Amino acid sequence: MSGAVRKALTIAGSDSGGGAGIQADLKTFQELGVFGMSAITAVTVQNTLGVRNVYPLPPEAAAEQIEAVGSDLAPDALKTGMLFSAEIIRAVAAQIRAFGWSRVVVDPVMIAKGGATLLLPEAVAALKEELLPLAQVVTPNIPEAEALSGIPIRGMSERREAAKRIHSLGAKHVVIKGGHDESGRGERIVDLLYDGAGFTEFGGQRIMTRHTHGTGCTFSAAVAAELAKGTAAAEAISTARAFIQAAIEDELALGLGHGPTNHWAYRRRMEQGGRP
Ligand SMILES: Nc1ncnc2c1ncn2[C@@H]1O[C@H](COP(=O)(O)OP(=O)(O)O)[C@@H](O)[C@H]1O
Ligand SMILES: Cc1ncc(COP(=O)(O)OP(=O)(O)O)c(N)n1
Repeated sequence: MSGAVRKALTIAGSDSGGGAGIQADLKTFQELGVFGMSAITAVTVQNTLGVRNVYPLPPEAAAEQIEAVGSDLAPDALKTGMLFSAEIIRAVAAQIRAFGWSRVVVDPVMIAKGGATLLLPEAVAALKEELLPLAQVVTPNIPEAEALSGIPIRGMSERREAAKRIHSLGAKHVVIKGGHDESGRGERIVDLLYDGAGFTEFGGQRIMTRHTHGTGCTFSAAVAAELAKGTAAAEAISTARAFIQAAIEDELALGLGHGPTNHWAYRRRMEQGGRP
């Protein structure tokens, strides 16, 4: 039995409110049938109203956790989330290189919805130089794609150009998510994939809700869970889109602010034999 168990590692920050970060990632892994492991980079003091404080851990703490997991439990895939500083990025990248891991999802978390800094601005260069070349999949939202590519994104043609530029930094698959797309604020939401050869659009209905805390974390964790099963990148992204769509649609409405998404929704729907 244990040989069949697929394992995924999240390297990210802790969200005390449970909607984003490590907590969202582990829930997503569990719901997609993958054993979850974690290396914590920072502790945030956070709830649905926002991030009150950030306590980054020493880079060695991140490196040691990754080494402990890697040398014993051999993850089939991993994702990175909030990394906070250039020093932590370098420590994480060194471990990924040392283990030779290739099923790597980089969620280039920069700023929380409420405006809190989750990546120091001076660490963007380290993210581009150290981590993107190791990424099988990178999942920026639109502001993150602007920071990584250096171009402003107003519509789909700039999004395509930004995806090409980020791909040239070494990431094999670039998904620029559409949650922040002001031009398309209508019925549809589109996540755009570029794999170096062409573009694929993953669309869905835009749900009008304020309860979208942790959507990016959950999406990238779902991609990592699917990669851990040996699924190809495009199919993993398709499943992740269905997972997050269900998680937003089946609203939990928890907390006084931007509530978390519903990590149970996708599996419940699948078990009921309905649409994902
Ligand atoms: N209102 C929404 N309705 C449906 N899907 C959404 C909505 N907001 C975000 N998503 C999806 O959630 C994921 C994260 O999107 P986005 O908001 O762009 O990233 P982030 O959470 O990193 O800022 C994407 O797959 C996106 O399509
Ligand atoms: C600890 C931690 N990590 C990441 C985030 C950002 O999560 P994201 O999925 O981008 O969702 P929002 O914060 O934008 O709602 C976070 N808040 N905390």
